Amino acid sequence: MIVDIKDLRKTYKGGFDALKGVTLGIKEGEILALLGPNGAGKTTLISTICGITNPSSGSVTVGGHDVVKDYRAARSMIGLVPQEINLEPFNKVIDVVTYSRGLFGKKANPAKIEEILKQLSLWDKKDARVMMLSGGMKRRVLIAKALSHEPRVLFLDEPTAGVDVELRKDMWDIVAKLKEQGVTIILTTHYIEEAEAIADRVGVINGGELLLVEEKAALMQRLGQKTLQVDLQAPVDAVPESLTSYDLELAEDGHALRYHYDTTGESTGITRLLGDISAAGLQLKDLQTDQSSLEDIFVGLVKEDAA
Ligand SMILES: Nc1ncnc2c1ncn2[C@@H]1O[C@H](COP(=O)(O)OP(=O)(O)OP(=O)(O)O)[C@@H](O)[C@H]1O
Repeated sequence: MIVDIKDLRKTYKGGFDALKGVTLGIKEGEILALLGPNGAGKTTLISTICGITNPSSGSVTVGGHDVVKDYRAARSMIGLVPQEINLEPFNKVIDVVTYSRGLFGKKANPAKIEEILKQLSLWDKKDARVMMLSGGMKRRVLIAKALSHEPRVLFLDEPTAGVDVELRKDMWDIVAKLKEQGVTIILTTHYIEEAEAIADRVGVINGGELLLVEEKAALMQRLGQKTLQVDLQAPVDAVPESLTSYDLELAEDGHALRYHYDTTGESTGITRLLGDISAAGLQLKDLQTDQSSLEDIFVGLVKEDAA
């Protein structure tokens, strides 16, 4: 595990518990998306891993270095792209990135800086002052700055909050390329489609707790669950005896039957079900299908947690 978080707790001065015992291992080379609503504790978690906020208890190591006891070694392995654009408007792009590398005590390496700027399509803007850049370009500068000391782990806090669709796609491409280079990436987001698009694993955080961490592929399989609703001409009191093997749900005061099936399976069983419904003497009025999405799973989890 390149990042190892054990029972991490953070209580802010006023007594607010922002993290309530988070345990999580992050594998080298993966992209982990942390999904959560506003105030869930995402920024607090990232700040604690990066050694900006001290934990109240628990521990975090990065590359085996404790982020509190061995702060400098741990921090030098981390690149952090903050949520807010915090750049000096009069500085030149190349100076921002070069200076940032120096802050980590790394030897100057103009070729490396050139490579990073080129990778982010910033090379032709290297002498531009930050204030002359568009919002999207400024975000790229933040990434270049975070990469300047060649970190192994990159944190992106809400990288695409408030950006347009095109820039969002650009960001996703940048993240994919960094992954190819072996950088481990942790990003926070409240956009479900962002997690769906780029993550290898998805964690859901709410109220300072990690509610779930799962391979995206496994989550997508859950997304393969669909529901068929069969609306009936006349209501029934119970699911007919002959249909018990389908595990149907009686809905809408007996006016509908609901059948859950897996779209990734070989056969959905729908044709047989409809035949059997008709054989049971029930008349169909209408059919509708409904697919659960990551959004449903997410909303369901967050609701359960609040209850
Ligand atoms: N310095 C602080 N002192 C007291 N409470 C804080 C402090 N910083 C954050 N909080 C509280 O901790 C909770 C978690 O905040 P955090 O910024 O980690 O959430 P988040 O998931 O990153 O949300 P967002 O997406 O809005 O940034 C919030 O309720 C916030 O008000």
